[in-house]
Amino acid sequence: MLEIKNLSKTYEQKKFLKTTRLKVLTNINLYIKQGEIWGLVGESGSGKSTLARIIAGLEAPDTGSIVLENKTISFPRKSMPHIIQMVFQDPLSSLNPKQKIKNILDEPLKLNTNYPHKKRLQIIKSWLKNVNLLEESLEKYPHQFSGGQRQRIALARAFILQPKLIILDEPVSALDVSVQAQILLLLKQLQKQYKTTYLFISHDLAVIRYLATKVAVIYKGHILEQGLANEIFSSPAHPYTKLLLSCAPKLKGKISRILFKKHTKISSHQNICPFVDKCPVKKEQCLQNIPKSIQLSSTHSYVCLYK
Ligand SMILES: Nc1ncnc2c1ncn2[C@@H]1O[C@H](COP(=O)(O)OP(=O)(O)OP(=O)(O)O)[C@@H](O)[C@H]1O
Repeated sequence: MLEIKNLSKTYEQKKFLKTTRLKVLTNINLYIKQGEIWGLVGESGSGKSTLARIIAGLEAPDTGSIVLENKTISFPRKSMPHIIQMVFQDPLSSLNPKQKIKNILDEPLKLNTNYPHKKRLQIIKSWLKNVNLLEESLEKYPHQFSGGQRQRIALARAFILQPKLIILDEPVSALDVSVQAQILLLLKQLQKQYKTTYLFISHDLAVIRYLATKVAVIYKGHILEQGLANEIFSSPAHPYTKLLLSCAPKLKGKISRILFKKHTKISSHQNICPFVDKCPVKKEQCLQNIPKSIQLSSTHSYVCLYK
């Protein structure tokens, strides 16, 4: 669905009276198929966000081409909201603080569909539900939510037109570990349901490892290595990837998901932790972290605190 060929980008940087040129991306080649989850990993300043902005059409490359849905993109280009959406690290700055959530979510529908108000409201309500927010959120403003809830709103807005590709630029970096886990789970569930292609950008290998099926490692604007996530994580070929992996902290928590029926006691739960085969912690031990009695009406996510 997306092919990036020999893409390069240079910025001019002014320091005092001197202008220098900084090559941020060099000969980037990537081929992303529909439904894949790509993780783009690299340290700060390696060019990840620049690449994301170019793919999203917010900036033009110097050279190279992008083929999207079999069409070569020319720059500057109009936004393609039905095809590409982007989610940023800080939802507070990407959500209009003066608009209620109902207007924030209505905007893409109003601008890009001919749906009448009633149908748009129906879609908005269903997306609030999909991201596990209450209907009363409609009348609230972004500042009335927590960071995690705001990122859920940003996700609902990104998904509302059901785009083919969502670029997620460090979407969980600003969140607490437990909230990170909930958002990652949600991303996984939504991807499974809607078969959306993800380009997930992060400097955090643990996060990439959890979500991505394919990985590209970027360093100083060069893609050093790319391929299946499992293969890259188990036998990295490039010395830089080896170094990244050896320096990476182990998963801070194992991301797990427990399903509870309303008012059930812990003993009657059904554990579907995605790490159940790999987790070094025995199931019984792992469950010690969960409150003895939970009264929930729906799915509850938690992070196992064992390291
Ligand atoms: N508009 C710009 N003008 C000049 N230089 C820029 C501009 N945008 C980014 N840069 C520089 O390009 C380099 C790559 O930046 P970029 O934001 O793409 O990296 P990144 O890997 O996303 O980093 P981070 O993880 O810290 O966000 C950095 O040295 C940055 O200072």
